[in-house]
Amino acid sequence: MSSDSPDAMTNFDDSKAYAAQEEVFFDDGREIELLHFVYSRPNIDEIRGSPEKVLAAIDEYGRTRKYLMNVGEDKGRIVTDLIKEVKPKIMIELGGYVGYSAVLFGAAVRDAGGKTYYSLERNPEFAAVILSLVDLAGLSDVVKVVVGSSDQGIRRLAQQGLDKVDLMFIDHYKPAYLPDLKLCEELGIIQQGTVLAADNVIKPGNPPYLEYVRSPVEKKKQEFLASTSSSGLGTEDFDDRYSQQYEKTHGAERLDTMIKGDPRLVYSSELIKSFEPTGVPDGIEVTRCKGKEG
Ligand SMILES: C[S@@+](CC[C@H](N)C(=O)[O-])C[C@H]1O[C@@H](n2cnc3c(N)ncnc32)[C@H](O)[C@@H]1O
Repeated sequence: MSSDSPDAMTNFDDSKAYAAQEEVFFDDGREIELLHFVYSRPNIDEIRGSPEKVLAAIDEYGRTRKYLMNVGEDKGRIVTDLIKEVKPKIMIELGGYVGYSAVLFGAAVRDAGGKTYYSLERNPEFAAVILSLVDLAGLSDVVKVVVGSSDQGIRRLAQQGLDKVDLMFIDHYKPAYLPDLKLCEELGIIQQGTVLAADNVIKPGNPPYLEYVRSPVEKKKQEFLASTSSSGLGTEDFDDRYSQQYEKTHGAERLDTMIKGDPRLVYSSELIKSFEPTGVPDGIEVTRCKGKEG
């Protein structure tokens, strides 16, 4: 057990730990290697149609081969508990990677009577891996993969008639959490009852996002009125390791820092501490929209 458990209620089981994160820890061929690994499991016929067994195969790769930047079992449980509580008809995730969260949460949404789990993923190669593993898990009717940058995907879904998101899992480019939340606010898809679950708010952390969802309406209104124009790139609060994380494949990031959101939305927010699949302490910020003031 880890001695520095961040939460007295939980401990990390070291026997389940993923391999440690390396200097280069994704987009180096391991995502395709994972597909070969999964499809060559001796029990592949039992894996077909079973989300649990697909997840077990992905976890086995992460433990015995190479690190994967999945939400993992421990933090995953926080979100599956939320799915049981909220029973979302529509759930969106920002950042799908190889489909671990799409399989875990897509199955939970289906089991809770929900309709669609949209997985928004910018990298088309990763999106292809998600599609393959979602199909293997028998979840193609529920999980829809939306390929492209999250802001474009969110706009497209809204244009196609999506009017409310019941639950949103935010787990993509760290500096994009806040602008994408504000975009959803402006499009009117965050409403009373919407729940947001934002990953990695301890490791690496996300001060601008946390400050916003924890701010009272009055403070957000003042900032809204003061920010007639925006300065900076929106990446100033993040370490280069994270603000430049996807530059190799996607080039320099361009965040829309002009998006102002809807400051009237009332949130109640709490941090739930847990662990990365490697055992490193991390947490998920769970934010509930209580309605609109003024
Ligand atoms: C931490 S991984 C997601 C892990 C996944 N949610 C899971 O737990 O299985 C982050 C993913 O976000 C994607 N991503 C990064 N920036 C994005 C953006 N602006 N729009 C859509 N996807 C993005 C990356 O390509 C990467 O696959």
